[in-house]
Amino acid sequence: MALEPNFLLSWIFLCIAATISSTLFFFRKKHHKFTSKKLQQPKKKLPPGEMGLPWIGETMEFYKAQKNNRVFEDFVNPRIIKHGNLFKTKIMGSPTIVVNGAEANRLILSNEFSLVVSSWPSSSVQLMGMNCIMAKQGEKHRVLRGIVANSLSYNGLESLLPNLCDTVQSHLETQWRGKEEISLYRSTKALTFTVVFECLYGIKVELGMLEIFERVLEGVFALPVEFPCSRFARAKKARLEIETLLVEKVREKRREMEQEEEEAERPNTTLFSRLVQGLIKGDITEEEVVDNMVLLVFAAHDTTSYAMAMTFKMLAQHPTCLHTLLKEHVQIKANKGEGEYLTVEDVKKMKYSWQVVRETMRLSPPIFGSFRKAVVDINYGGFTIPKGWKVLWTTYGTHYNPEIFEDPMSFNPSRFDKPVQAYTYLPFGGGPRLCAGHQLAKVSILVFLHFVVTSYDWSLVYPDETISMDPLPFPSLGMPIKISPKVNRTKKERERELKHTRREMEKVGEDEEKTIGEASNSTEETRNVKEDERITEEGSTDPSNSQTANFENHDVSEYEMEDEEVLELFRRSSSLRPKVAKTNNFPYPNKSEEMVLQFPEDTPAETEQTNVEFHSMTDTSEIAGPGAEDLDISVILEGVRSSSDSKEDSVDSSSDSDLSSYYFDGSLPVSAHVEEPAHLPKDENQMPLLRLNQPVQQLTSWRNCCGLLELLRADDP
Ligand code: HEM
Repeated sequence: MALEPNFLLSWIFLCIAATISSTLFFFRKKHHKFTSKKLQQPKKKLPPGEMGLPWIGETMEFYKAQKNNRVFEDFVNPRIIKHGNLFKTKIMGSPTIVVNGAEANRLILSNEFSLVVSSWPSSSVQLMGMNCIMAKQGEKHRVLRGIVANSLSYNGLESLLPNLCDTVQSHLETQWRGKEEISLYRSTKALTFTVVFECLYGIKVELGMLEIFERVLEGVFALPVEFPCSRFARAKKARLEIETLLVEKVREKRREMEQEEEEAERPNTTLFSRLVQGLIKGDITEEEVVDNMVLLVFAAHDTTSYAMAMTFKMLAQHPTCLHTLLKEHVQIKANKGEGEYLTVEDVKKMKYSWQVVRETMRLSPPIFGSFRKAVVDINYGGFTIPKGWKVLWTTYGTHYNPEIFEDPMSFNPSRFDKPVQAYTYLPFGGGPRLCAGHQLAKVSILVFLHFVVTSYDWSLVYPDETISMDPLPFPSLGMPIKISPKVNRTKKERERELKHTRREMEKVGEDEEKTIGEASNSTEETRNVKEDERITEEGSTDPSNSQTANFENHDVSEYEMEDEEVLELFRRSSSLRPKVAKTNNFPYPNKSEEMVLQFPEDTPAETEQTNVEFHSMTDTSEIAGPGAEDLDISVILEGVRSSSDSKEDSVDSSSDSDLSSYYFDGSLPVSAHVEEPAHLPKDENQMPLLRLNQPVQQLTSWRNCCGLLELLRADDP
C-alpha cells in the first residue's frame, strides 16, 4: 500500500508531462502550419490605378465619359497609358479591375463560371428578371442557352429567313414609303423590336408595345431606387405590364402546343415555341420563359438597331465602300426572281457587306464591354484580382490597338479579308457568354442592308451628329436621313410604257414634236447658261484638264428610245453634257480611280441597260460600270434618281463627312480607268470639265450619256 501514494504521484507526474509535451507539440505544429501557409501564399499585389473618392470612387469620371461616348478616350485610354493594360478603379461603389488586351480578354471571357461570373447591376437583374439567362450560372445557364442559341443558330435561321424578309420589306413599306426624311435609328429600333416579336415569338406587335418595352429598357441601368416617377420605378411598372401580357401569351401558347402535340402537329420552329416546349417538358419554369423573352428584346433591340444605323452612317461617309457593297447586293438581286426570298446562301454571298458591318462594330461597338465578378483570387500578369472584385473587360484595348488593327481609327472593311486573332475582335463578347443572337444580328443587319440599298438612296441630314451613351450608344438626334426610292420597274411595266410611248408618238404630229423639242431645248439652254457660268466660276474649262464630249451625233437606236423620259432627254441631247471632275483614289489596281456619276436634277430614272461602258473619243479615259466585272448595273442606275436637293454648294473635300453629303441621292460611284490621273487637279476650285466625245459605246441608256460625270478627287480615300 506504501507504494500506492508513490504510484499515484508518478502517475500524476506522467500525466502532467504528457499534457505539457502534447501541448507544446500542438503549438509547435500549429505555428509551423501557420508560418508555412503564410510562406506558400503568393503576396497579393493589386494592379496599379486609383480608387478615387470614398465610396463613389471614379464613378463620376466614368459616367461623364460614358455620356459623351468617350469611355475609351477619356476614361480607359488615359489609364492604360498611365498604368498599363490592367488597372484598378472604383465604379458604382464596387472596386473594379479593368482588363485590356487579347490575353486578358481570353482569361476573363473563357473562364466564366470558374474564375468569374457575369455581374449585372441590380436594376438590370430586377427588370430583366432573376430567371433570365444572363443572371444564370452553371447547369441552368447551359439549359437555357441550349434552347436560345439553338433557335438562333445558322440552321435555325434558315427557316426564319422568309419571315425576316417579309418583316423588313413590310417595315420599309409602312415606315419608309412615301417619306422624304425619316429617323433611321427610330426605324431600326422599331424594326429590331418587330423582328424579335414577330419572327422569334410569332406575336404580332400591337400599338404601344414598343413604348412599354422602351420604358423598361430605360431603367435597366438606372439607380435601383423606387420613389415615384424615378426612372427605375417607371421601368418596374412597365415590366409588370409586360409580364401580364407575356404570361397570357405563354399560357395560350402552351395550351395550343399541348393540343397540337396530342394531334402530332407542327414541329417547334420558333424560339417561343422552343421555350414553351421546355416548359411543357419541365426543363424550365414559366418565370424563366417570361424573363428570357424580356431579356431577348433587351439584348437584340438597342444593339442591332445601333449597328444597323451606324453601318449606314459609315457607308454614307465612305462612298467607295458603298459602291463595292452595292455591287454585291445588285448581283444577289439580279439572281432573284420577283418576290423570291433571300436564302442563307445569299447571306453568305454578302461577304463584303459583312466586312463593312464588322468594321463598323469594331469602331463603334454597340456594347463596349461588360462586368464580371471574380469568384476566386485571380493571379494575372504579376497582379491579383481579388475574389469579390468586379472585372470590366472592354473591346477598346484590342479594337483600337494599332498592333492588332493597323491604323485603327480609320474605316477599312478590307482589313477583315484576313481572319483576326482570337479575342481581339469582340463586339459579341466571347467564351461561354458569347452573344447567343450573333447570327440573328448578322442576318438581320444584312437583310435590312440588302433591301434598303437596292431600293433607296439616302443621305445623312447631320453628317456630324454626335453619339451619346446611356449607357448604350445612340445617335443623339436619331440619325435623320433623307431618302428617295430607286425605281424598279418590271420588264412588263416597261414594255407597257414603251407601247404607250410609241402610240403617243404616232399621235403627236411632227409640228407638235418640234414644238416640244424647242420648248425643252430652251429650258435646257437656260440651265446650260447657268451651268456654264458655274463651270467658268470654277475655272474648270482648262483644256489640259478636260476631254471633249459630243453627244450630237450619237446614234440612238429604237431600243434605247423606249422610255418616254429618255426620248425627252434625247430631244435636248445636244445641250446635255457631263461636267465637273473629281475622284477618290480607288483601291483597284491599274491606276483605277473611283468616280461618281452625278445626273442633272431632272434626269428621269433608268429603265434598262447592260454593261455600260463610257469611252472618250481620245481614248485617254475609259470609264466602266462598276469594276472590271461583267456586271449589269441597271439596278444600280435605277436608283440614280434626280435629287431635288443637290448639296453641291456645301462641298468641302477636306472633310470626309462633308464629302458624304456631296454624294447625294443622285450620285453613285463607278470605277474608272484614268490614264493621267495626275492631271486632275486636287484643288476643288479648279475642277475640270470632263467632256466625253463618245460617252457610251455599248449604249443601252440614253440617260447615261446625258448624265453629268463627276470625278471627285478627295484627299480622303
Ligand atoms: C449587333 C447586335 C448585338 C451585339 C453587338 C450583341 C452583343 C452581345 C455581347 C457583347 C454579349 C456578351 C455580354 C457579356 O459578355 O456579358 C451578348 C450576350 C447576349 N446576347 Fe447579344 N448582341 C447583339 C444582338 C443580339 C441578338 C439579336 C440577340 C437575340 C435575339 C442577342 C442575345 C444575347 C443573349 C441571350 C446574350 C447572353 C448570352 C449568355 O449570357 O449566355 N444578342 N450580346
